[in-house]
Amino acid sequence: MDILVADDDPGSRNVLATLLETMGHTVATVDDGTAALAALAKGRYPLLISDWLMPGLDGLSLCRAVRAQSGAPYTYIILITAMDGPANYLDGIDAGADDFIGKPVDPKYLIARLHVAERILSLHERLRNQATHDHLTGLLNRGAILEALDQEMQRAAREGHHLGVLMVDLDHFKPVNDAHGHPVGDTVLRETARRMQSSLRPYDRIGRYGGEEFLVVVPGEPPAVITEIAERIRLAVAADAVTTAVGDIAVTVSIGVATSNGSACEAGHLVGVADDALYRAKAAGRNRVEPCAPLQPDET
Ligand SMILES: Nc1nc2c(ncn2[C@@H]2O[C@H](COP(=O)(O)OP(=O)(O)OP(=O)(O)O)[C@@H](O)[C@H]2O)c(=O)[nH]1
Repeated sequence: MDILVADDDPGSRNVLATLLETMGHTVATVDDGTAALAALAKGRYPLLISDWLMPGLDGLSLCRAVRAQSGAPYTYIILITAMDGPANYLDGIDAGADDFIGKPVDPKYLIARLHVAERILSLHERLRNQATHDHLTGLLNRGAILEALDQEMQRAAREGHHLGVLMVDLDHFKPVNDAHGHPVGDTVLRETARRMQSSLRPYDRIGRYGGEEFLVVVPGEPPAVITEIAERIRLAVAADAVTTAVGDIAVTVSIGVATSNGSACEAGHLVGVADDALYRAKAAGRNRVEPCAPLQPDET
């Protein structure tokens, strides 16, 4: 596990870091709460072990600051304390700590507390995954892909780069359900989703927007490349028929493309433009990509 240790005392800090490393963990150390917050903002540490008393931002304030950050994956916090008494523990829990270990650290006790941390973190991860992913296709769900789009739009505005949104819809999918039933339709949806995902780059995002409609977010490419990526998705889906329990079923998708060249564009508007382009792709015969003119920065 990647663990961040915050302790102003170099002796205790190094002893704890060495102990954790001998247990097989990867450890980064900082000497106060402010540095801990900066490290958490830069890297991913599922577990923070922090001294309670530190100059500047102490353990309690650090707990509160970490818990005030919404949306981030959960950070499990263990406070190290020489303090005794239920009132102090309650302060720690109220501030957002999950557990405590006493000073000096007893290795056997530490191992036990780390087992608890791993158990809770894996539950958190499972819940987070369920809340953000579509259970049928395994892709991001509607809420999560819209959140990803929002983040990418903010980043595009900050860095002044292009952003593409693709609205992808299966063609004539209702007849598949009507002829073969929903379980076969589900197989087709799952395989289509898999093909689309595997034709994307690691930093593109794809989510299930509605029943047989998917939203793809393509950051950092000019409109011509975004249209090429849409074409790649279309070809990846149509390349081979999908094997199902009732035989092979040919699948195609229509794709509407919207692009923005950076600042001052609103996510809902971009999705609407992609949706309009999708409608044109359907009207023009399906199994095609319909690009659109890039939105200008002041077009919202
Ligand atoms: N099997 C399955 N079908 C779904 C799911 N969600 C939506 N659908 C089906 O998707 C179909 C969408 O049909 P329509 O909106 O009429 O579109 P279409 O037949 O694909 O036609 P065009 O989009 O115009 O090419 C309906 O039959 C829905 O029941 C799902 O989770 N599983």
